[in-house]
Amino acid sequence: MKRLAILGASGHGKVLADMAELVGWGETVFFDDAWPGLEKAGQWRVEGDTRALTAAVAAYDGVIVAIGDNLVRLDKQRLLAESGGALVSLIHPQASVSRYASIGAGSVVMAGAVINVDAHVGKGCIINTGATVDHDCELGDGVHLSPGVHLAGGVKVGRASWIGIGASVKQLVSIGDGVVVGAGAAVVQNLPDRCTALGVPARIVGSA
Ligand SMILES: CC(=O)SCCNC(=O)CCNC(=O)[C@H](O)C(C)(C)COP(=O)(O)OP(=O)(O)OC[C@H]1O[C@@H](n2cnc3c(N)ncnc32)[C@H](O)[C@@H]1OP(=O)(O)O
Repeated sequence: MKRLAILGASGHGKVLADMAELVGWGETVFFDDAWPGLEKAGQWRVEGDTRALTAAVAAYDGVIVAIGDNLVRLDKQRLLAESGGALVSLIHPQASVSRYASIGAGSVVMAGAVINVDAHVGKGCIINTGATVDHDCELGDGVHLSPGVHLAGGVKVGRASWIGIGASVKQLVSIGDGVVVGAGAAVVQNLPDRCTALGVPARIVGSA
């Protein structure tokens, strides 16, 4: 039986565990730094913290990180890889992914998402429920596209950027690293690194 370990017993983690069952993982267990206080996530057991997982990583056929914070997710993913963990990606059977697209290790593609031809998704990304990534898009590592985000063709999204629920991005627009795009925004111009942009059309309201 194939065993999957998920680091991060969050709501997002439960979505991944549910999806893992659908795609044939026989057993899924969680690890979370809130253990031993936290013993369960929905239907699934929490068996230890990050340290316990790095020590036991060889016992799992696959590992994946389910932490919403993009930089923390990338950091934990690096730690698991350095510990010898077999990072996997998860793609929901009702997602549509072009055979000419690529999805990096540790990335997840939720139900109803579409990834079109020649799109490239980095490592540790979240392509959330019903999000679409059109042809020739390039997503850096650790990007999160929230539910219902739409990227038109040739959009670039930099490392660890977060695009909020329902936002859309015009074709060929380039979004920098560490950017936050608010829920419902329409991005029609390039955005520099580490800014926050809100509204329709999206305007920069701050920088980190
Ligand atoms: C499966 C899942 O659940 S995945 C997660 C999906 N969730 C999302 O996508 C959420 C995206 N997050 C947002 O849009 C957030 O509002 C953020 C990150 C842009 C800002 O969050 P915060 O920094 O906490 O801002 P806060 O809520 O304090 O609002 C600050 C101001 O910005 C305004 N504001 C916040 N978000 C938006 C937005 N998306 N568009 C326009 N204005 C906004 C608020 O109304 C407020 O205005 P005010 O100062 O005039 O009252």
